[in-house]
Amino acid sequence: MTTLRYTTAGESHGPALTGILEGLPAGLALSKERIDAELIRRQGGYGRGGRMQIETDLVDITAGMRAGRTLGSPLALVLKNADATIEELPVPGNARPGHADLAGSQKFGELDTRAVLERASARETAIRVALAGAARQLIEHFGVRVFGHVVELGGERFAPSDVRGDAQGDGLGDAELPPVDEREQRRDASQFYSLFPERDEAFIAKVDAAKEAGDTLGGVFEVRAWGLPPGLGSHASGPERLTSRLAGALMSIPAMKGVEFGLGFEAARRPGSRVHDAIDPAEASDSADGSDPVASPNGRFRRRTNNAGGLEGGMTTGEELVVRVAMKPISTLRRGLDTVDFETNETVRATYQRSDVTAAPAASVVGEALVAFELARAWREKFGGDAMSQVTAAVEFYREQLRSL
Ligand SMILES: Cc1cc2nc3c(=O)[nH]c(=O)nc-3n(C[C@H](O)[C@H](O)[C@H](O)COP(=O)(O)O)c2cc1C
Ligand SMILES: C=C(O[C@@H]1CC(C(=O)O)=C[C@@H](OP(=O)(O)O)[C@H]1O)C(=O)O
Repeated sequence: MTTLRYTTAGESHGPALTGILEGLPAGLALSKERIDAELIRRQGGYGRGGRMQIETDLVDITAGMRAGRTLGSPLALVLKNADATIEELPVPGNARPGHADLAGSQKFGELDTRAVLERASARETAIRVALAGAARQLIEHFGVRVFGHVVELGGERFAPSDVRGDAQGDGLGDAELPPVDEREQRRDASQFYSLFPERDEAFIAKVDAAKEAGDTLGGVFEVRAWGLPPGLGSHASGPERLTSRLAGALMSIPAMKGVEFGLGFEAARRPGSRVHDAIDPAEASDSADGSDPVASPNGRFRRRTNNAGGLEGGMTTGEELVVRVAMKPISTLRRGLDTVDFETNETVRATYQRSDVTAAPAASVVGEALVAFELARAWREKFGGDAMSQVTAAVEFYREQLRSL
């Protein structure tokens, strides 16, 4: 199969989460440690609740590999739940505003919120991070890097000003972004997975205050990707546009309420002359060895700005991919929101057992994973091949063709 596809099963408090990934070529060296590293990151971030103290997410790969390499057969991944208490858990007698409880119960014709919340829970994103952790190793093999970081929490930015790609002096410049090589180090030093660990203290106080008040916070994260060739995705049909696939994947994460690419909503407010990215001849410095402009990954073209966030016509432009996602505040509040008691029909406070206060850092890991998955899928569709040797040949041919255009 020359596309990638996955399916997941598993309840939040069931025995395990299971994922099946189809479509990886044979012969790809897969690192379990690479997958586990993302799972561990997803469990972290300041503001998580008690559940993450209980779980230790490490993946078991139970099919699709031999001697550390893929076989070209379906890959099966399993994540055991430590909190596997589904049979003992009570059915809450009311629905939490903001969660799936009420709409799901009405949909199934039974006020059994437990049945709904078990699968609506973002616990399911753990197995998707694992599946994407395998899929992304395909594009990482070819030098693509995908990187998520939190840019806003509870209405406040981590950077003193915004940091989107725009070199036109409108206050949305990349000036405050650290160089690519430093970003991982800085993000991993931050308890919020932001690029500004020196601001952690202020944000810890903010989350603590929300927790004290029995409230919750949302946030905004950004995912960037480097090393992409132009032409991944397609202009030819709506569902194949990489833009629509990325937006769909990101909006599939529970609690996500908005996605924007590049300048995003800001693009709608400007005239075209201050939005579209002028095309220039490549410069020698664009190439790997600094000598031959045509040897740049983008052939003999470059963009003066990257307001588009690396996507035009549903395809990659070869510039950095930049996408931002808004997450609403966690739905389960300790102080409880008004809801209706199923028995008495009276207004009561929604049930609270335990909950995250904010999970924007964890969501940035999930978002990064799903962007990586969609890029790997687009890669698979463009370059085909049953085995890595064939994928590599197709990638090399394409890179050569870009240089000769
Ligand atoms: C990583 C992550 C952790 C979450 N943790 C909680 C939580 O602890 N409590 C809660 O009520 N909602 C939590 N949510 C949000 C709910 O899953 C989400 O609001 C719910 O499924 C309803 O979906 P909707 O917001 O997209 O309508 C979390 C979401 C994510 C992405
Ligand atoms: C378990 C995870 O997140 C959960 C997502 C979630 C929700 O309602 O979405 C509710 C909480 O679970 P519980 O009700 O068991 O405390 C979070 O901990 C996870 O991210 O692995």
